[in-house]
Amino acid sequence: MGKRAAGFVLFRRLCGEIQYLLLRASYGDFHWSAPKGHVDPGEDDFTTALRETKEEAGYDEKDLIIYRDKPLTLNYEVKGKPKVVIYWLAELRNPNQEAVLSEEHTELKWLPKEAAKEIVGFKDNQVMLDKFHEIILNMDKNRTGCGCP
Ligand SMILES: Nc1ncnc2c1ncn2[C@@H]1O[C@H](COP(=O)(O)OP(=O)(O)OP(=O)(O)OP(=O)(O)OP(=O)(O)OC[C@H]2O[C@@H](n3cnc4c(N)ncnc43)[C@H](O)[C@@H]2O)[C@@H](O)[C@H]1O
Repeated sequence: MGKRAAGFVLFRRLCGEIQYLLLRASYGDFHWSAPKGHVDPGEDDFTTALRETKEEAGYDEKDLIIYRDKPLTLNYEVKGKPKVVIYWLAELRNPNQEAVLSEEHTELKWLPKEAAKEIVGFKDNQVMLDKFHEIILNMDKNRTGCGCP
């Protein structure tokens, strides 16, 4: 059976810029990804996303504005086995709140969309960032009324 993981594409707004949190793995190919991790037996995906985000970045549910109705899923292979990763979009309430890393990562970056896409590398992850970014811009438009006839 394949692996299942869940996490958050976490963003903050700093000086008018939307920035995404990426963490650098301390193992393997030292890849960059949003906070996420393996779904434990009996655990639901959303609980996993919260737990892993606390473990890997130090943020609690109360630190986040979570957009629970629009998760996106990535499907890829790791060592020949299928892996599914479910991501929810979430905004950090206090953009100055520092992340706290675990041993699983050595570095973190808050990056604007294009730089974030570059560092994650994988096409499906880049498409996901574009989709989440579009969702944020649409929510902003609806909130301010910009774009209304
Ligand atoms: N490889 C490893 N070696 C040693 N210890 C490890 C380890 N992986 C996890 N651990 C340790 O295991 C423990 C449990 O961790 P835990 O976080 O609970 O479980 P996990 O399933 O290992 O967590 P992740 O899903 O975050 O793991 P990952 O970074 O390997 O997954 P990803 O899919 O990004 O990445 C997996 C691979 O897929 C690649 N990849 C990522 N995204 C894509 C994509 N979109 N398309 C294709 N390939 C991709 C990555 O480059 C990478 O090569 C921790 O202590 C952790 O340190």
